[in-house]
Parts: sequence; structure tokens; C-alpha cells
Amino acid sequence: MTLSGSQRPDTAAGVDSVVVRGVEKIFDTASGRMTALTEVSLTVGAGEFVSLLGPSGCGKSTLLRLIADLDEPTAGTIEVFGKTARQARLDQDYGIAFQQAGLLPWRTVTANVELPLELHGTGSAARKARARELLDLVGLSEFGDRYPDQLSGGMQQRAAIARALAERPSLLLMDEPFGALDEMTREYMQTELVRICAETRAAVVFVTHSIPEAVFLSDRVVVMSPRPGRVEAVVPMHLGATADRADDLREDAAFFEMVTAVREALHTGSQAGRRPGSRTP
Ligand SMILES: Nc1ncnc2c1ncn2[C@@H]1O[C@H](COP(=O)(O)OP(=O)(O)OP(=O)(O)O)[C@@H](O)[C@H]1O
Repeated sequence: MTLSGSQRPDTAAGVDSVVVRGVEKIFDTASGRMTALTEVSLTVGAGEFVSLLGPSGCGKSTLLRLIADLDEPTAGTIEVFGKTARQARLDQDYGIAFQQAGLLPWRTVTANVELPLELHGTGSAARKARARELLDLVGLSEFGDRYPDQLSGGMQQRAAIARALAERPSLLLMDEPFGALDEMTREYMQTELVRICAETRAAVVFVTHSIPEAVFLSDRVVVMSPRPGRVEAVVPMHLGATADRADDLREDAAFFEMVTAVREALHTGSQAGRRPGSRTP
């Protein structure tokens, strides 16, 4: 099933999805001020898949929360589709999926997927049609009447992704969405996500701890360093179009080369990665 381009918001047309410029984030804590992010600059192009990778506490989730306008930077600016992060949130320009699927247990899968549409006043018939389309897209058409606790973890995550796509966002913000899944399911979900992104042409900012996951999914991997969190390197993945990536890529020599490149950038910070904010050639 394909979502046609005409169904997507105008915001995608040639405009960068996310532009982060000189962002700093300082938290006031009981033990004093803590700089979580400093001098972070990054551009995510239309339809581009960018992963944020780095050690625990380097500020990956904080950066994603700033892009989602769930918190505000102390300094610097963030634009989403050329708007302020606040305006993009109000305009529902992106979908969000986090580690816990976050489905409401008392609603069926269909009712969960319909929820964002319901909250924004979409009529019942249009909601149901859209939910059917999305459940088809994520391979859950047979499970719309089930409740979340009747699904496996991977199926719950697919339902959560369907919900995140409900309003046809041109951008998905994902924070370790597959972190709680077993390795087999995780790889399956990665392949599914590549397929879904190819069909919807959504850009993605994806937080992960997993180097192979970042490599498999991304156009570029942003390697962050801790205390304070900053962009250490931006490594372009020379693996062809993300849309063409299939399971056998994981056994390809080029894949291992990219894993090594990212690992070196992560461990030494000396990888000749691209400058923050630079784009895939
Ligand atoms: N609301 C907050 N108040 C105070 N400190 C915070 C807050 N949120 C995050 N931090 C701190 O900011 C730093 C970055 O946290 P963040 O969760 O962004 O890191 P992360 O890279 O996503 O970590 P992990 O990989 O473990 O999830 C950490 O030191 C964390 O303790």
C-alpha cells in the first residue's frame, strides 16, 4: 500500500525537516547547573534518516525533546520545516514514537491509531479509513480489534508507529523505539521502518544505543560525546538509498565498514566525519 505524495503536508517540499543551530541546554539541578548540550548544530534534510548515537547521558533524548518542543533550549535556535519548534508542534508536523509503545490499554489497536485524529476532530468515517490504511501499512490489518496486551512487543511498536503516522507527518521523532525488543524482532522492525519511511517519505530523527541499528537505518549517523553533550562527528552511510536496504545488507562488507567507521568515531572522536550540519553528498 502506498501513501500518495498529494496526501502529505506541503511542509515537506524542499524544506529542511530540522535545523538546529548553536543549541545549548543547561538544567538547574539540586547540585547546581548542569550543561547537557553545548554548541549543537545539525540539519536534517527532507526525507532524510538521521540517527543520534552516543554514550548514556550525552544528551540524545534531550536533543530530541528540544526538537519536539517538549523542552526549550537555553541558547540557540531550532526550526522544524522552517517554523519554530513550538509552531511545528502546534501544527502537528511530526509524529513521535518512544521506547515504550505507550498504547492505551483500554482501547483497541484501531482506536489507539485513531486517537490523534479523534483529538483533532477528524470525522469517524475518515478516522476509520485512515486507521485501516495504517494498519495495512504496518502489517496489522488482522489485529485492529485486539487490545494492546493481546499483541507481542513488536506488534505493539508497529501499532505505535501507525499511530505516529496517523496525521501524515513528514517527520518522525523516535527515541529508542525498538530498545525493549529481542534482537530478531528488532531487526525485523528495522526492516519494516525502512519500508514504511520509503512509502511515506518521512524524515526521521532516531535515538539509539545500537551501532548496527544506526548504520542499517540511517543516511547519516550523528555521534555525540558526553559532558557536555556535543556533536562529535557526523558519519554519512555509504550504503545506497535507505529505501533499498534489505536484511542481507547486514551481511555485506560495506555494512561492516560503516559499523567500524561509526565505532571509531564513537570511541576516538577522531573519525574524519563530516562537520556538524553538513549534508550527505
Ligand atoms: N529534566 C532534567 N533535569 C536535570 N537533568 C536532566 C534532565 N533531563 C536530562 N538531564 C540530564 O541531562 C543529561 C543528558 O540526558 P539525556 O537523557 O538526554 O541523555 P541520553 O544520551 O539520552 O542518555 P541515555 O542514552 O542514557 O538515554 C544527563 O546527564 C541527564 O541526567
